[in-house]
Amino acid sequence: TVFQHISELASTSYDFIIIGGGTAGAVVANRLSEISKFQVLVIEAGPTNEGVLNSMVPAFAFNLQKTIYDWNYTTSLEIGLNNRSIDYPRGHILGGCSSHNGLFYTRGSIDDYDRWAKTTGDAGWSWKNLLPYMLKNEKWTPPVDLHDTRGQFDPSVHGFDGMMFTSLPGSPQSIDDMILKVPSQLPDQFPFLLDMNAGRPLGLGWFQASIGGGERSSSATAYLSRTFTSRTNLHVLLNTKVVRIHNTPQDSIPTFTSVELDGTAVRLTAKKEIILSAGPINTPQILMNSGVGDRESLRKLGIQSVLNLPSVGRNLSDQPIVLVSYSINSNDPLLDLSTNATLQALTLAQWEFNRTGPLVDPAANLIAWSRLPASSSIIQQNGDPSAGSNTPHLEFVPFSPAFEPVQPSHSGGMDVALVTPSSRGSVTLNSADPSGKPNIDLGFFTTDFDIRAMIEGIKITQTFYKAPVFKNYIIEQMAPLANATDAELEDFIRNTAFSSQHAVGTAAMSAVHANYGVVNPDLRVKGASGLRIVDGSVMPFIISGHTQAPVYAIAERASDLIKETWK
Ligand SMILES: Cc1cc2nc3c(=O)[nH]c(=O)nc-3n(C[C@H](O)[C@H](O)[C@H](O)COP(=O)(O)OP(=O)(O)OC[C@H]3O[C@@H](n4cnc5c(N)ncnc54)[C@H](O)[C@@H]3O)c2cc1C
Repeated sequence: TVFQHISELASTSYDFIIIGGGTAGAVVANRLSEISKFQVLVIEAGPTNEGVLNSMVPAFAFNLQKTIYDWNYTTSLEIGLNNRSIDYPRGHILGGCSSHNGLFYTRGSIDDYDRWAKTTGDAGWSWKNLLPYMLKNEKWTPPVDLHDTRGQFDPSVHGFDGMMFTSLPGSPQSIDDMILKVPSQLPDQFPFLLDMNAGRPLGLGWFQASIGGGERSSSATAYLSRTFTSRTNLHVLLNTKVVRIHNTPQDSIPTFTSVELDGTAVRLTAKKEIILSAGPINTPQILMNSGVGDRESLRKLGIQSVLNLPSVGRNLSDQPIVLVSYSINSNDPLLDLSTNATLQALTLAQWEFNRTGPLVDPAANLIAWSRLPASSSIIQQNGDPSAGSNTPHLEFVPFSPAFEPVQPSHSGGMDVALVTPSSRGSVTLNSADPSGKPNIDLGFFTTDFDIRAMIEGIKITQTFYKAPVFKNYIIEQMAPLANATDAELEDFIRNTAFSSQHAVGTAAMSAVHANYGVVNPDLRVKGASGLRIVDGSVMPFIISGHTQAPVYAIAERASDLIKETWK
C-alpha cells in the first residue's frame, strides 16, 4: 500500500524500515516483502513517480532538475574548480536517482568488482559472484524501432527475466553512421566494442540504457509498481523525510531501533533492522545527525556521539566531465529540437501515440571508452588509480546535435568523463540542525593524475574528430580552442568541468577488522546492531562507469544477505 502522509499509517512498528525509496531502497523493499511474514515499510522523502512525464520520457531526463523532484543541492566552493560551486542534483522522487538520471546502463569492468572483493575480503563482491545479481536485475528488451540488433550486443552477458528493462537505442541519430566508421579509421584508439557490459569496456560500441518500450525503467517502475505495492506486508510512505535514527540507550553496543521524522513527534520502530538507503549524500547526513561519525567533528557542532566512525562522509568519489564543443555542418532535421516548439510538439505527440521517435533515447547512440597506456608519463609519474587492465580511464559521449546540451545550437561535441578519479571529497554537516543541507565537497581535480588525465581526454577527443569521416561535419573546435596549450586546457577544465552526479563511497565497506570504513562486507554498520546501509555509499571504490547498475547489484545481493540473517 502507498501512503501519502504519516497520519494514514495504521502501524508504527515494522520488522524492517527502509529509509529512502530510491534505486537501492526499492529493490530491498521488493525482495524483503517477498517473504509474507516480514512487515516492511519504505519511507521516501519525495513524491510518487507515477504520471511524471519528465521521468517517463527518456529525452526529458534533465528537465527534472531544479524541480520538486530534485534535492537541489549545490557543492561547496571547489578548490580544484577555481572556487566554483556547482549544481548537485539528486532524485527526490520514488525511485530516487533511477527516476531522474541520464539512463546510461553500464556495469564497469571485471577489475572494479574484483577490487571490491579484495579490499573487503569477501569474494561475494567479485564480478563473477555479482554477475548473477546483475542478471537478476535486468530484463533485456528489443529497442522500440525493432531494428536488427545482431552485432550490437552480446546476449550471453545479459539478463532476460529480471526486473528492470534495458535496451539498445530505439531511434537512429544523424551522426550514427559517421561514428560507426571511427573504429575502422582509428582502430588503435577506438576498436569496435561488441558489448560494454561484458566486463572489459574498452573501445566504441552501442549505448545501453535503462529503457523499455520507449519509456524509462526505474527502481520505482520495476520494483515498486502496483503489482508489488499491493502486497499487504509492504507499505510505502511518501513525502516524509527522516532526520535521525535512534538507538536503545542501555545497550552495550548501539542497537538502532527507531526512526525520527521531520515535522512530527511520531516515532517509527523496526523490530529487526533499519536499512539506510538514502543515497551517498543523505545516508552520511542521517548518520551524522544521529551521532554516528567522527566524534570530534560532531562534538564541535554540539552533536552527542553515539558511535565513533571517522570514515562516515569521507572517501566521496565522483567523476568529472568536460564538454568539448565544435561548430558543425549538419542537415539533421532535428537540429533545432531544443528551441523549436513545433518540432517539440510533434516529437512528443509521436512519443505519446506509440512510444517511438527521437524522444525514446537520451542523447547519444554510441559511446566510447579508453585506457591510458601503462607507458604514459601520467601513469608513470602518478601511479594508476584504475582497478586493472580491463578498466577504462576515460569515457567519451559524442552527443547528437539534436540533444546538444550547450548553446549556441548548431554545435556538436563530446562529453569527456574521467571515470577513474583519484581525487576524493566528502559530505559533512554545516550545523546540528538535522533538516539543513549537508556540505558537499567533490574534491574534483585535487590530484595531478586527475587534471593530467582530463587534459589527455581532450586531446583524445581532438584525435577522434580528426578521423576522416568527420571532414565535412566538423567546421571548427569552439571550446577549448584547438591550439590551446596544456596550461590553457587546465584552466578550461577547472573553469567548466561539471559532475556526472555519480557520488559514491561515503559509507564505504571494508574488511571486518579494518580500522577504517563504515560497514562490514555484509553491509552492517561497524560497531552497531540493527542497522545496515544499502546504497551507493557502500562502494569502496567507484566503478569505471555510470553507477546505477552496480547499485542495483549491491541491493539485490544485500537483500539475500538480509534474508539469510532472518531466515
Ligand atoms: C542527474 C543524475 C544523472 C545520473 N545519470 C546516471 C546515468 O545515466 N546512469 C547511471 O548509471 N547513473 C546515473 N546517475 C547516478 C545513479 O543514478 C546513482 O548513482 C544511483 O541511482 C544512486 O542510487 P542510491 O540508491 O544510492 O541513491 P538514490 O537513488 O538517490 O536513492 C536515495 C533515496 O532516498 C531518498 N531520501 C534521501 N534522504 C532521505 C530522507 N532523509 N528521508 C527519506 N528519504 C530520503 C531520496 O529521495 C531517494 O529517493 C545519475 C545521477 C543523477 C543525480
